[in-house]
Amino acid sequence: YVWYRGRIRSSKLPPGPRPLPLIGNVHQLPLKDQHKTFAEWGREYGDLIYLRIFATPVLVVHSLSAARELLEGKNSVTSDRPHMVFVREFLGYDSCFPFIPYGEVWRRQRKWVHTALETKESLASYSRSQRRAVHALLSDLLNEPERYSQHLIRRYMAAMMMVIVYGHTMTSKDDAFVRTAEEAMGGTAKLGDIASSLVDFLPILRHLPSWIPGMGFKRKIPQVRQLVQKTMDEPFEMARKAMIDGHDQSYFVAKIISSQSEGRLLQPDQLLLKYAAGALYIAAVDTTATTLSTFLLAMVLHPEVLRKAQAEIDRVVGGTRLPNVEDRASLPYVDCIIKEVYRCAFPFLGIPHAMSRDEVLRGHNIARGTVIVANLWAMTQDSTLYPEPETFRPERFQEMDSHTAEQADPRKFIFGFGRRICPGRHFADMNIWLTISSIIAAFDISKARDAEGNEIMPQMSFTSGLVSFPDPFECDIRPRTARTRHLISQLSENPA
Ligand code: HEM
Repeated sequence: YVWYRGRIRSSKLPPGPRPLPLIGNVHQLPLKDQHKTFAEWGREYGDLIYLRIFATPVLVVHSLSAARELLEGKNSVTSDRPHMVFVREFLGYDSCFPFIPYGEVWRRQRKWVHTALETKESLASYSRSQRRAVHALLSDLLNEPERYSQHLIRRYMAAMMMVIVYGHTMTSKDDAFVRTAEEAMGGTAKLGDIASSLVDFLPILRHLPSWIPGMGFKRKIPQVRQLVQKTMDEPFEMARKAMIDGHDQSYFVAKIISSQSEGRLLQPDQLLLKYAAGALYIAAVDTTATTLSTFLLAMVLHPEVLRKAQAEIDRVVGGTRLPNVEDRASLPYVDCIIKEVYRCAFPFLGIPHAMSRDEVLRGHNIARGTVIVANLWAMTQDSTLYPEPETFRPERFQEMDSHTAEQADPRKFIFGFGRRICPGRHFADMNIWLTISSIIAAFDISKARDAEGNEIMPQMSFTSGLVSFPDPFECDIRPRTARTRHLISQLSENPA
């Protein structure tokens, strides 16, 4: 009877590679670049691929249409998160709303973030801080071009988020809050390999001692956990005190506290706000930094694209100032570059969703607790929307009719789906546009040369991990003219 029931059930499941007893499909998952293996399976099995990782059912969504149907159309059942033992229990991100189940606590944090990041007025209120940060980045690129790297770009993003979330202006390049956060995020990324994420699927592993092979990562957990705790606590405490002392109140933490009755938060809400603020900082820095690094890499590899964009910007702003958001509609080619960067950068593997109850999806019985992985990478490589998807070619968006261009805009999916869609998407896009258009207007970017004067040709290749960065590359960045050099120096001396 059990065999018979099992057959009936599995006949209603989507297809997928054959699992082994007990371990399921674990043996077929590579240690790196799982999204590429998922994409191969998608070509073989179709839009929905069913896997089992130990006892946990996993549904991989291969196409954009299926992702929209399931994660947007059925968002009342597909907005949960799986229980993330590793990040929540081990590393202490336990009240960070990106990782918690769908429910009241998530709703409360998400509502605060909505008012702070998703309304027109709130977005407009950050434009000054964003402009200032971009000017500081341009000045750093002018003075230390050889250190352009992810380090410089991450510091720029970190500085901006410190102001916007905590009202804290970095006064030194070695800011203590930023250093701690960098160490916490670096430690999280290093520990978050396949061995540690298996704990999410086989929670019993959490009880194994660290001397057992594969469990060595557990020895480093206390140190990273402490750093995560400090990242959440210290800037929040500083921001709260600064608010009580009556300083500038335009930052996230102050805005939320002052919007509460009597301008005070109850103790449990204080904890939630602290984690919501920490989540914003962490979610913003690496995702934006990798997008900007990929832009630089693409410009090194495609100088003709950079020249075309510079000509477009010169026609609109005339080399006398930097572009601003009001110029965006007049700079369609720059917008195409940004879309192509989003498509190729593919900064973020996404966070899995989970089913909150049993449901029939596309005729398949999908059980409560099934983990849903939207393979965003496969969507960026869909050759029916993006012919020759491995080629960086911003013109592809100009050649589409308006309906297809709308469908193919990567901003429609790289920020996720449904109720869990990235709340920072408008903020991120505005920021990325401002930064990229300013760099194009101000700098020439080309290949670095080795000691013999030969050009060093970088590769468009990426690291593996939750947030994927371009592999380190060298490039040559210099101001386009003496006039742009002067303009940047002036802007950094007289901040906007
Ligand atoms: C290029 C930049 C960015 C990309 C590609 C990106 C992408 C994503 C994706 C794919 C998700 C998961 C959505 C889902 O579960 O369906 C997400 C979630 C999230 N993002 Fe972003 N993001 C970016 C920048 C930002 C920024 C700048 C912020 C904050 C200012 C931010 C805050 C968040 C938060 C808080 C979540 C969790 C949402 C939730 O679980 O309710 N992100 N992001």
